Amino acid sequence: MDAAPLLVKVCGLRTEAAIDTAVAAGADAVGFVVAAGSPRFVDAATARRLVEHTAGRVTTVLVTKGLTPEDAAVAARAAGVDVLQVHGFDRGEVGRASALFPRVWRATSSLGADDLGSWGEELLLIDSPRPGSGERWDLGALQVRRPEGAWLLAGGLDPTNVGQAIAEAAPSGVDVSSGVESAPGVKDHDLIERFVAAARATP
Ligand SMILES: O=C(O)c1ccccc1N[C@@H]1O[C@H](COP(=O)(O)O)[C@@H](O)[C@H]1O
Repeated sequence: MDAAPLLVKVCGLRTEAAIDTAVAAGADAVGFVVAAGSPRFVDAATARRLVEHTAGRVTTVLVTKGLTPEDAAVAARAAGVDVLQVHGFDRGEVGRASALFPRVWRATSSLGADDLGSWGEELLLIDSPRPGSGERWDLGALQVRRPEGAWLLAGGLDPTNVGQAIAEAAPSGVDVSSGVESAPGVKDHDLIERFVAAARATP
């Protein structure tokens, strides 16, 4: 049986043009960050407008941090996204979010056995301890202990290192934000194209 194709997500998009570039390059998912203090922050109206611009061409993800599960679900519904991505939630909070929104992706930087199990989310995102920082981290622990289900790798990926990271960690997909930027919050379209191509080129 063929393995599932690699999922490629480009996160922190703030303009229609960046969405079009990611879609044309072949990204499967795009993310919009509503976490306060992020250089990629978009307000609720902008998130909604950007989701509408995708017009179903790609999976849309609302990236949240510091919200309650209830507020995160409300924000996801208001934006009209397909997926709610949650950072920093404990098991109970993931359960509450999943009861309120049909597709939840849980982000964690902890690689303990419990953290890598399923908490009822659709997909696990393994990220660096400071999401969106571009910080790389030691993937070695993933050689020892693997997530139970489908999972995305994030944290310091860019066009030059994504192939090696996929080869080493064998994730179900990859997620990038700062590695395709010319400055914090400013996407570089050439880097987006190069990132998706490099990820897709990895056997
Ligand atoms: O991008 C942010 O600013 C952000 C803020 C709060 C939570 C998550 C955030 N981004 C996530 O970080 C990774 C990508 O990180 P990197 O910049 O490529 O190292 C991705 O999961 C984003 O959704």
